[in-house]
Parts: sequence; structure tokens; C-alpha cells
Amino acid sequence: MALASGVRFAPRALLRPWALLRGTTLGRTEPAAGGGGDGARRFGSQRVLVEPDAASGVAVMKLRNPSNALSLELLTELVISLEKLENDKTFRGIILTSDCPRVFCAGLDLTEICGRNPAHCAEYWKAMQELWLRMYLSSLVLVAAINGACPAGGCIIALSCDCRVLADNPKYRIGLNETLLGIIAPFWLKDTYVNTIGHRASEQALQLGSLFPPAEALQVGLVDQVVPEDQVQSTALSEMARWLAVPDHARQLTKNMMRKATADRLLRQRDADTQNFVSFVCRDSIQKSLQAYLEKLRQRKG
Ligand SMILES: CC/C=C\C/C=C\C/C=C\CC/C=C/CC(=O)SCCNC(=O)CCNC(=O)[C@H](O)C(C)(C)COP(=O)(O)OP(=O)(O)OC[C@H]1O[C@@H](n2cnc3c(N)ncnc32)[C@H](O)[C@@H]1OP(=O)(O)O
Repeated sequence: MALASGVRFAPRALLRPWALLRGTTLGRTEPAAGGGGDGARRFGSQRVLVEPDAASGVAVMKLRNPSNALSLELLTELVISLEKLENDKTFRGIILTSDCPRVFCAGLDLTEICGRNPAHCAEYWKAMQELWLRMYLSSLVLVAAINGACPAGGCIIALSCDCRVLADNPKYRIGLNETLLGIIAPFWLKDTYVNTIGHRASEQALQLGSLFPPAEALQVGLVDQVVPEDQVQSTALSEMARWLAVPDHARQLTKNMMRKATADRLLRQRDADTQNFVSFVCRDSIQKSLQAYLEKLRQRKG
């Protein structure tokens, strides 16, 4: 971590050369609609579309998976896209949003941990840890433009950003609802919650598995702005401008000072956290409830 320079403190060595880029098209670039020069070239993959604007130094990153459930492929593609932008000194900020109607991110892809073997569950959880570490410690400004439902792991993705703008739609609820699924948020999800909304509010919300509608999310401090749906992107851009007005080195070192202890806690216990996760989700009782929950989701659709 090149802390002294204050420019890049995301722990590079974290990234593993996962051999799982099956079916991805990472690194492909294509001209943005309307053409344009380098500043308008977008790149991406099947599940993440990146629209970079070199002039402003801001890239819009759009998730485009079904329900944006965090599949192993989506997690990997997100990490790689993030790293690509971090390595390009043109960019200072990313707006993270969804290309999927009504859903920002449905959280963990439960099909990755339901009916899978322990080795797969471990690989999956390590990828989840990796994305959180990368986002939480990113040297770039990350603004979440939340244009849909944002439960559980989706909420964690949003909380890893520096700022959150939520569309004012009562269906777009946000929070950590794990307990309602019979599962327990691991300590680093809890820590991220506490760092954002404080201990008492987290204690209540975590035990109750609360999913907050926009006005309540704003009140409790889970999001920074609630705006009409058609103003989410423009408000995210205004927020970005506010954050980018601060000198990078001062903002980055301050961010690191605020977040490092939380990230270090996971780094110290990463293997134990993975083992906890695997032994927990592989229990017969948990597998049964995951199966039933997935079934309910599928039926609700019909
Ligand atoms: C002491 C400590 C000890 C141990 C601790 C160790 C470990 C702790 C263990 C676990 C912690 C793990 C942390 C978990 C965090 C999570 O993220 S869990 C996932 C929670 N997510 C949800 O509950 C969201 C479920 N989805 C929805 O509510 C809705 O889908 C949503 C509101 C997002 C969108 O609604 P809608 O637009 O109507 O879409 P549909 O409901 O029609 O869904 C479309 C299809 O997508 C499928 N789907 C939706 N969500 C998921 C998902 N999370 N995973 C997989 N698939 C999902 C849905 O089934 C539909 O599929 P189909 O098209 O029918 O095939």
C-alpha cells in the first residue's frame, strides 16, 4: 500500500489471479453511443459496463446481471473493472449504479451457496471479501446512485462507497436483512453498518433485519440524499463534484485513516472468516432454508 504517496492505498496484493473468468469479455472496449474520442470509450464485460468520461475524471459503472445478484463472475468483473480505473490516473471517481430495472443489487447470489460444495462456497466468499476490501479502501471517490432495491449484500456494496444517493421509491428499500433469512451478518458487514449509522441503530436494525424505505434510510443515515428517481444520476454527479473539490491526497489519507482499522480486522481474520462462512452455510438446516427462500423468490415472480 503506497500510503506515503497518498495516491494508491488499495492493497494490490489482495487480488488473486482467479481462474474463473469463464465467459467474460473483460477488457473489451467499444465506442459509446454517439461516438467520440478516448474520453467517450466505454469498456466492460457481460455484467459490468463502464462509461468513462476522461474530461471529468469520472466513470459510471453499471451493474447488469439478472437482479444484480452478486454471482462469482459479477464479483470478479467488478474487482477487475475497479482496478482498471484505479490504475488509470485519468480517473478520480466512480459512480456505481444499476442497469437493471428496479434493482440496484439483490445481494449475495444465493445460487452460489445453495447446493454447492464447500470449496465453491469458500471461493465465493473470498471473492466477496475481496470486492468489499477493494471498494472500502479504494483511493477513488465512489458514489452509489441507488436506483432500485438494495438488500443485504447490495447494501454492503452501497455502504462501501463514500456517498449514497437513493431514488425516492418506497419499493427501493435498503438494509441488512440477514436475520430474516436465518443467517447472520459476519463481523465486517456489521462493522461497516456501525461505521455508517452508529452502534445503537445498527444493533436494532441488524437484529430486526430492517429494510428501510427511502425516508427512513435518510433519517437513520444509511443514505446521504433521497431524490426523485429521474434525478439520481444528476445528484450523484453533483455529489461527486463536491467530493472531487477536495485535494486527492488529503481526502485519500483521511479515508484511509477512517477505514483502515475496519479493513485490517478482516485482513487479519480472513481465513477464519471464510471457514466460519463455509461451515455455517453448508449446514443442512441452512441449506434447507436457503433452498426454501430461493423457491419462494422464484414463485413470487410467477
Ligand atoms: C457467529 C457468526 C457465525 C457465522 C457467520 C458466518 C457467516 C454468515 C453467513 C452468511 C452471511 C451471508 C450474508 C448474506 C448477505 C446477502 O446478501 S443474502 C441475499 C439477500 N438477498 C435478498 O434477500 C434479496 C432477494 N431478492 C429480492 O428480494 C427480490 O428479488 C428483489 C427485491 C431484489 C428484486 O425483486 P424483483 O425485481 O421483483 O425480482 P424477482 O424477485 O422477480 O427476482 C428475479 C430473479 O432473480 C432471482 N433472485 C433475486 N434475488 C436473488 C438472490 N439474492 N440470489 C439469487 N437469485 C436471486 C429470483 O429468484 C428470480 O429468478 P428467476 O428469474 O425466477 O430465475
